[in-house]
Amino acid sequence: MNTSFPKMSTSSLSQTTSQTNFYDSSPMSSYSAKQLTSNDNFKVVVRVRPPLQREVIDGRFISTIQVSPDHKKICLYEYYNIDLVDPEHLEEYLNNPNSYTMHTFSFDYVYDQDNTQEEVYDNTARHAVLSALQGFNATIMAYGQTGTGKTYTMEGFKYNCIDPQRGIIPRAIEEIFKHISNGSNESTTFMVRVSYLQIYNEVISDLLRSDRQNLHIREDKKRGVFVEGLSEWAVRNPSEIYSLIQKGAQSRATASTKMNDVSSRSHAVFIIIVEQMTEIDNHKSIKVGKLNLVDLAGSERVRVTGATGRRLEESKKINQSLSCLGNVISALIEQKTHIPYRDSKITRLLEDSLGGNCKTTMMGMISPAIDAFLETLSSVKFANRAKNIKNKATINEDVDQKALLRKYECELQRLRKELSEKNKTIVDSSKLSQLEEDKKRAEQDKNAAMAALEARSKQFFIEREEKKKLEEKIRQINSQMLIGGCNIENSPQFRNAIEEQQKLIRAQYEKKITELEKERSQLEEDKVQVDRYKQLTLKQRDIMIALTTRLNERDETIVQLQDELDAYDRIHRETETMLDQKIQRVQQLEEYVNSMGGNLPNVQQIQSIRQSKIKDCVTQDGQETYNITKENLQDYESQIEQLTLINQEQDQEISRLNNLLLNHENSNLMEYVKSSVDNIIDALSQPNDGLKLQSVAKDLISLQKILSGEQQQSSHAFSNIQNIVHSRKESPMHTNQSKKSLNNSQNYDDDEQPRQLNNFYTFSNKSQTSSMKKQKDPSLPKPQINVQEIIKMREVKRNLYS
Ligand SMILES: Nc1ncnc2c1ncn2[C@@H]1O[C@H](COP(=O)(O)OP(=O)(O)OP(=O)(O)O)[C@@H](O)[C@H]1O
Repeated sequence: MNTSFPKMSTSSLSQTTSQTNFYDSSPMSSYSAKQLTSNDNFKVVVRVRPPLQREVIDGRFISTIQVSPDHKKICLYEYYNIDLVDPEHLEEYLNNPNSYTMHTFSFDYVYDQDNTQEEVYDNTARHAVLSALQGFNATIMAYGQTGTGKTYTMEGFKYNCIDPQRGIIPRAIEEIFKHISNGSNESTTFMVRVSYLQIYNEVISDLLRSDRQNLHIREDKKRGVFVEGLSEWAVRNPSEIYSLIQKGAQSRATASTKMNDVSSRSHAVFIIIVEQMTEIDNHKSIKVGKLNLVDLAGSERVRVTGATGRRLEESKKINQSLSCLGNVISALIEQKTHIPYRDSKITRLLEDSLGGNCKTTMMGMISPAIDAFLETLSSVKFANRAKNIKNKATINEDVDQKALLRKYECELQRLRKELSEKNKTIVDSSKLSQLEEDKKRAEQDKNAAMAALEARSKQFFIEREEKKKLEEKIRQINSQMLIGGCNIENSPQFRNAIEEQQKLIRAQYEKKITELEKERSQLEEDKVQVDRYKQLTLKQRDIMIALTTRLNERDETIVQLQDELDAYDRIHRETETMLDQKIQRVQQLEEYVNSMGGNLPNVQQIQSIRQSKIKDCVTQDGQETYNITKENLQDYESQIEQLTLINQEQDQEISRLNNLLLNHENSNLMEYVKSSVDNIIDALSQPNDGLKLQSVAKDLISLQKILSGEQQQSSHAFSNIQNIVHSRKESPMHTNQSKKSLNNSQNYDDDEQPRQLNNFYTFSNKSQTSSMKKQKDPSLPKPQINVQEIIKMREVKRNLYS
């Protein structure tokens, strides 16, 4: 049924109207052909949509429109009181010329219900699109009552290149890209960008950027009238635009109304800007064409649509703005000085399209339905008036500063310059870094080298990022440009140029990256070497410190040993002196003992031992210096032991002889004392004789002297003993440490041996020296060896050597 009704209705209509044949008969109301002034810049076409299903009643549709075969004229049949006609007499009524009034209008073109989308585009829209491609401003504006096919004509419903129902916008896009691809002029670069906006309730919003609402219209000398903040999308192929249209269409305000299931409640403007830059003999000319594809919201009679509430408000706003459009058109026709563009957003936005620098095509959409007759007539009248609008269209050429292509060209040049400067900077920085590195290497400062390395790396990464960004920006800009003949990206010329440029840039950067990498690895190697060197230096320093410490210790040891040697030498000499004295005394005693018939120790043996030289003894300037070694010291020790043993033997012998001597001396003394006492008693018992008394006195005095001499000697001996004991008490040998030291002396290791021995001899020396000093004191009486003293000396020696 669906397929049959339009045909049926059409034939029905055509039969009805053919009888009157409006272009042959004299119409009652006619808008003459003379009104059809040739105005290339403002064309007006009318499109009659086919009847909708809801408009066909009982399989019948009464059309009020007839289009002339040449599609230049349209006749509107205004039937009187058709509602009152009995359906049985309807056909008769329709064919009766008295039943209607004819309104005939002439337009640039009239599309009837059978005209396809393709035909509409080819005959009307294409011209506008080509104008835009030539650099003109062009506008295609769909105007009409709600539900008459404005959106259908502008957009269609499916957006792909094979859908025959696709409307003017997709076809215009295809045309533009076809033009760019097929164009023979390869020296022309194109850029296509699109915007999509809606005016809903007098509020402008961006249909491609949901965050951009309530935008404002601005005007300046360079850009003319424009919507501030409206997004522009650079597109490279039709499919990109299709997806943008779909996105925008979803955001557009629509509603289901009584007149239209999907009624647009806003004016929608799809803007395509085509920039083209042609280079001839190094001269660049730029053209900027702008194509406005306007789908106005449908006018509606609230009485008919029954709109209420929000819909009513929308209707009011829509009608108000359309009324403004009518006022602008009237003012233009009447050539008024003031054109009320600013009364509504849509007229303000389309200022250029209405009486300005634009090639405009107004498409009046009408319904053939009898119910919509008044609106249809109104629309056609409106379109008819609009025919008188005169635009002055000029090519937007050499709009130097305005053209985005020009801007992009400048931007590209700037970016390329910046890129090459960056390259230079990288080279310069590399040299600078090399110098810094040399300097730092010279300083052998690891931390500074590390900082330089890190800074260099950072800089390198930053520069690499910047380079990437620049390349990306260039790529983006290039990708948005299209060359005549084909998509710029597909043109061999462009591809070659880009490839060469890319190769050059890549080669430069690869070279620089390699250099920087080398520099980096060199720095790292240096750093490792510096670390190694530092470690080595630290180790060496530690070794030096240890060696110095040990040397100091050795020095100290040597000094101590030297002191000890000196001390030993002194002791040795003193011992020798003592021994000489003793030997002398012994010799005296020997002589005495020999005279008494006793035995004496072998003095020769003692002397041979005493005079035996120690190995490695050097005599210089009369002084003996000993090279102290372990063996020497052991020699010394063994010699000392031998001497000690001999001394002990000697001491024993001396002691024995002393006892003998003492006994002898005591017996002599006692005998002398006895005889002296006897003499004194004899002398005193005889009569006093002065001479005798004198000899008695002399005897007494000598006796007293002997006794006091004995007393003095014994007190001196006592004092000597006390001194020795005192010095021994003060000697470190009597401290625990010394004892311990001595106890441990048998366990020393090779390194410690000199120190331990040294301590031992030092202490011995002190003790001995102290004792010797006391003996050598000139204030004291010259020592005379007696038994007591020998015993004391022997004790001292034993203590010292134990
Ligand atoms: N030439 C045509 N051929 C086939 N169907 C059409 C044609 N024109 C319009 N239509 C149909 O008419 C109905 C209304 O069309 P459309 O929505 O385009 O009207 P409109 O003028 O945009 O309405 P509104 O102003 O309410 O948005 C749709 O279902 C559409 O498919």
